[in-house]
Amino acid sequence: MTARAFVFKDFKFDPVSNSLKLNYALDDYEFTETFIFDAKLNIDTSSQSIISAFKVLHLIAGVSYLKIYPFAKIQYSDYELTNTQADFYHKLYQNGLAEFAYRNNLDLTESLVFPSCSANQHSEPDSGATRIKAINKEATSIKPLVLIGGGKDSLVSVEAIKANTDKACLFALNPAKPILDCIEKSSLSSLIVKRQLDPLLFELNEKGALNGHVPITAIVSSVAYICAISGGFTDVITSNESSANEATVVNNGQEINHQYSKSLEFESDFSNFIQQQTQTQINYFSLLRQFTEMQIVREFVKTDEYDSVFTSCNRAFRIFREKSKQRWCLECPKCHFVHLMFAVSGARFERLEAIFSGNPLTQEDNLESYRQLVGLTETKPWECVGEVLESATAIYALSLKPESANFILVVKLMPEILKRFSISELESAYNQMSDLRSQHNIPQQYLGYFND
Ligand SMILES: CC(=O)N[C@H]1[C@@H](OP(=O)(O)OP(=O)(O)OC[C@H]2O[C@@H](n3ccc(=O)[nH]c3=O)[C@H](O)[C@@H]2O)O[C@H](CO)[C@@H](O)[C@@H]1O[C@H](C)C(=O)N[C@@H](C)C(=O)N[C@@H](CCC(=O)O)C(=O)O
Ligand SMILES: Nc1ncnc2c1ncn2[C@@H]1O[C@H](COP(=O)(O)OP(=O)(O)OP(=O)(O)O)[C@@H](O)[C@H]1O
Repeated sequence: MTARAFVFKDFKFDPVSNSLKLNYALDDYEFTETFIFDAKLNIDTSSQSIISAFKVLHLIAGVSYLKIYPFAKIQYSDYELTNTQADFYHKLYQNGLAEFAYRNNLDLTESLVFPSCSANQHSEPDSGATRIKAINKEATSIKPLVLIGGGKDSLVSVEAIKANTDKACLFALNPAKPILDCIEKSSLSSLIVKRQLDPLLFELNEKGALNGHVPITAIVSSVAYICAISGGFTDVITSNESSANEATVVNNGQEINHQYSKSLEFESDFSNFIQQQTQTQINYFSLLRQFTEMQIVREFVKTDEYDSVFTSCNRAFRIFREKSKQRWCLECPKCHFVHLMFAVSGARFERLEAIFSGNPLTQEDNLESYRQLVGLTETKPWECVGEVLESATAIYALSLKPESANFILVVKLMPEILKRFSISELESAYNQMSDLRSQHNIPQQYLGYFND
């Protein structure tokens, strides 16, 4: 391909269908991505906050198309960007496409440059001091919009928030069946947004276009923020655990994190940026940032309400390729990791069998996948899995329990794990998994939701 320019063209909102079309071009290829907002939402396009939030989404969602030729020169038909704006998008694209670059063996260090016009610095929305109070934010009047992804994490947040306020509403983008089933079980109201990627992208993929991971949580969060402005919400709440901060691999000193847009670094950048751009004061934070995955699952198992509907298996959430038939495929690293966390959660193995319909720790074929999880290979799996030490100490804990000590993978992995970590390291890691991590952006009024 000889593409030279990637153009962020324009966006158009149609109030009749409540839909937003984002337009892009890569040389002669034209792309349109469509978002159809919940009919319940009244989106006021006379509000500058909404137009600014549309622009943020336009610039972030372009990542799916720019990745086809990431060396293209970036241009805009309708905008000029300030230095601050250009820097934000450059950093997000560099980090959010770092896995894509690494796995495709591309050097993008000189690419993904968002041109800026320093002459327009004076018109940049600035400092929090003048921000519009979009909503009344007294501690007693919180109205949270909670992202729900159909997995264990968001359900832990949902239950904690339900116990503390009756004002919460759920948000889901393109919800597959497990998400819809979880929403129904929660009995909370919800806002649904449908997303249609341009079919030309799939066509080009089939022909062998460059492909790979994109910072999807950045896209989901930008859509949620638009809904939050329109619906008068005080907070946009994600459920990203502390382990999302750990790099998947470090390459020549550069951290490459599959979960970059779930990290605290992105959360802080995005929260500041979107508030500044839209001149609103809606909080954007993860309620679970202080927790490890192990701790999240210990919270999850306190109720069995969602056992028959939730799944963390990403194969259930494909949009183009066929979705997995089972809720848990039990073949992918995410299924293996989540099952491992349940295995050390204190839940009975009968309950695990009912949730997962199988025990991947008894299948020798899965050995290589678990070796990756516990840090015996060069990279962690390119998936949303916990810290290496978290998995290693979980296997160690299973080796001490009579009901799991004989699982074939526990037996096979333990000697290798003990070559890499000492028993005291594993024991102290296990104890530390219950400690709250100190770095988070949780507002005061939400702290203490898990004190019981
Ligand atoms: C469901 C899934 O894991 N998809 C990843 C997979 O895509 P695949 O080709 O197997 O199938 P589809 O999901 O149907 O996608 C078809 C193609 O569409 C393009 N695309 C999709 C979504 C998007 O936002 N932009 C796109 O350009 C892409 O070309 C697809 O091939 O492999 C892809 C390539 O590695 C991944 O990009 C797909 O990941 C989705 C974006 C996705 O939703 N993934 C989440 C389940 C996910 O990975 N979440 C992370 C969060 C990390 C973060 O930083 O946000 C996690 O759980 O760790
Ligand atoms: N389709 C979606 N719509 C709205 N929010 C989503 C969607 N998919 C994921 N999220 C949110 O993005 C964040 C990261 O997703 P992730 O898949 O890690 O979480 P999860 O589905 O809650 O749990 P699990 O790790 O068990 O899959 C979470 O806050 C989740 O709620």
